[in-house]
Amino acid sequence: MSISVIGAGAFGTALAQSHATDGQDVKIWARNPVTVDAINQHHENTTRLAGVKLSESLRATSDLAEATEADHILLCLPMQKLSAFLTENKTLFRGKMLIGCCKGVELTSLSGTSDVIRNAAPDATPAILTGPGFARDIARGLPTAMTLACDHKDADGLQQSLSTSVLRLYLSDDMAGAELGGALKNVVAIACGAVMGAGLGESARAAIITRGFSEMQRLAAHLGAKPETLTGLSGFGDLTLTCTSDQSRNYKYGFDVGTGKIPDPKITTEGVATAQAVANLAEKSDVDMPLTRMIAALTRNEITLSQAVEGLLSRPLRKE
Ligand SMILES: NC(=O)C1=CN([C@@H]2O[C@H](COP(=O)(O)OP(=O)(O)OC[C@H]3O[C@@H](n4cnc5c(N)ncnc54)[C@H](OP(=O)(O)O)[C@@H]3O)[C@@H](O)[C@H]2O)C=CC1
Ligand SMILES: O=C(CO)COP(=O)(O)O
Repeated sequence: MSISVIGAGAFGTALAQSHATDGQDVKIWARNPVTVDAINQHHENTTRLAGVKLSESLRATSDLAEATEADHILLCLPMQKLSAFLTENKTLFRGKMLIGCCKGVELTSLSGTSDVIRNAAPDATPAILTGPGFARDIARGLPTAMTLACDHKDADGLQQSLSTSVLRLYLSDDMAGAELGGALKNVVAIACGAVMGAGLGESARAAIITRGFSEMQRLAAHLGAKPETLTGLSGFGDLTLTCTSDQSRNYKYGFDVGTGKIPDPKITTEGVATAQAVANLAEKSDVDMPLTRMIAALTRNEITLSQAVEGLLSRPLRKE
């Protein structure tokens, strides 16, 4: 069984490396020929995952037709770019198993990854790979547990194929819940970064994680996700990782905001567009998500961090 990874960013490179190290037949597609050369000639992705030595068996290509010959295709592009990319190339994805690895909600459609795949590549079968795993940890071969969500009849086979000796995938049939957890935790991580950057303390961060989780569960339940998906790796697991580590780009974005620095717009920070999308989705669904609303307003520069904190603290007292 062959695997291709579409998108040679940090996460795509890490997954490809993990499978190549495990002895599997894996190819990675990059749009940038410089990245292809760096991986094939120097065994390093100098732009997106510098400093990690890659397996010599990992081959990169900028030929999308060649990359899409594989049986299983891992989509590792930023969420807001996925739909246009799939639409433009949909004939190449016909009949393929497309495993979406993006963590976000699409701003234009308010859809999650699996619906974006269904709409943009209707002849493909979607699955979701999500959960707590930093690219750098996975690429270094550190033990990681994540969620593979799939309602395909050969879900067990896919789980076997995509797991390695150190990348342990737990199977779920709840794609909506799994992808929501991964998307929503990024918004909470921005809030945690901001709290820590502004020196508001670890107690405040614990409050944000807990109340943020409560919002995540509320929206997920409304959208039909299973409760256990949100308390599993793809929800609570990833929330814990991202809200407490400065390896996280979402956390770092928030930290910069908290210290008054302007975050680097070139860094993929899924929580920014997702905060806007989720605030819109929550309003449309009549689900109360005050923290997400604040982060959406903060990242649009409509309010300051002090106003966001004041807004949250002045809400009526309530039962937990
Ligand atoms: N990094 C991590 O630890 C994890 C990331 N994820 C998720 O994976 C997704 C990708 O993240 P990550 O790899 O880290 O991001 P990066 O910013 O490292 O890489 C993004 C990749 O997407 C490519 N790309 C961007 N726009 C397009 C486009 N329009 N067409 C084709 N290729 C494009 C970039 O190409 P180029 O280099 O040429 O710009 C780059 O290779 C995100 O949704 C993220 O949340 C999930 C788990 C962990
Ligand atoms: O999703 C991640 C780890 O599970 C990576 O988070 P960041 O995109 O914030 O770096």
